[in-house]
Amino acid sequence: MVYIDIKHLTKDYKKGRGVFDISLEIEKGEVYGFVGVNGAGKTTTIRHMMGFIKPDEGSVTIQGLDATKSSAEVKRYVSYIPGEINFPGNTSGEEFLKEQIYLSGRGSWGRAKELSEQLQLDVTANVHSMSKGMKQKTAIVSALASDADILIMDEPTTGLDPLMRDVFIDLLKEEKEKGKTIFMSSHIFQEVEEVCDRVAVIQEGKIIEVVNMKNIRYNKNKEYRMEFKTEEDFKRFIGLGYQISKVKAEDLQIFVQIHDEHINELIQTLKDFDLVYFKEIKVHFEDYITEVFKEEK
Ligand SMILES: Nc1ncnc2c1ncn2[C@@H]1O[C@H](COP(=O)(O)OP(=O)(O)OP(=O)(O)O)[C@@H](O)[C@H]1O
Repeated sequence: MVYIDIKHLTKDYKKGRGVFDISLEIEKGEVYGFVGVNGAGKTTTIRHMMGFIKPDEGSVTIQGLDATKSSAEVKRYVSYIPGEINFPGNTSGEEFLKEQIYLSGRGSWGRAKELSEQLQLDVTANVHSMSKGMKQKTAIVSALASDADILIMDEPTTGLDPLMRDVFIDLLKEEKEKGKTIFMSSHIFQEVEEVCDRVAVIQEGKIIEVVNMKNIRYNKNKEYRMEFKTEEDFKRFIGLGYQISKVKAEDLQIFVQIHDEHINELIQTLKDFDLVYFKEIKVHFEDYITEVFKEEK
């Protein structure tokens, strides 16, 4: 079931800036990543999802409601973490969080307190004197404590140290378990790789690829690297006709691409060779996406 439906979304800020003909379908219960470099169009897309700006063309529908026309109603289902956090008022973190819970009519202070402890957030601090990381944590606590069905987050880990980023990723996994639908932009490939089901890649306002992370995690086409003890073995292996992706002759190393189905056959073959080592090269989302960006250029 499609929960967030973006159709041909276009906002033209001229001179090639903006977003152009973006279509994405986010399913209920999905964790959907949105990656791209600075200025690629992530925030512009998210602002349309929240109904803050009107598209030139196309539409965003959330749970069947038009994000622009029914913006107030949509916000009943959605919790949002903006890219730039500015808190209104001059209150403590606790007062701010309690007010948000009261205004939205969702969530509980108990949950907010629990989340603050997990994220090591001092809620007694005044929101204006908070560091960037503390502000980010406050926004995260506010969004997660609200218990909304849909979470839309613009670079939610900005300002968090690596330890807190891990805590946040674990919290997201818990939200996914509860069946929440999550859309998050990021430029940190490792975090989207860890938590997302699918990831859309945006470049210069256009979607260049939607990656199903299963295809990365469970890819059956593997690459192995091996180093031979002797030049004779190194040369003999090259003559066998395996699909060789790279050779480092000075180190007697060969990189072979092979499908899982044929790996046993390769291992049998290698018994007849003197090897220093033989190991799989793990493909990460970052490597994959770097290739995609290269192809686009
Ligand atoms: N109100 C606006 N008027 C004119 N140009 C704009 C406006 N808002 C955004 N842009 C331009 O549109 C492009 C996309 O911006 P956007 O903020 O969506 O990118 P982003 O992917 O979120 O980048 P970042 O990672 O830096 O936040 C940029 O070139 C930006 O300068």
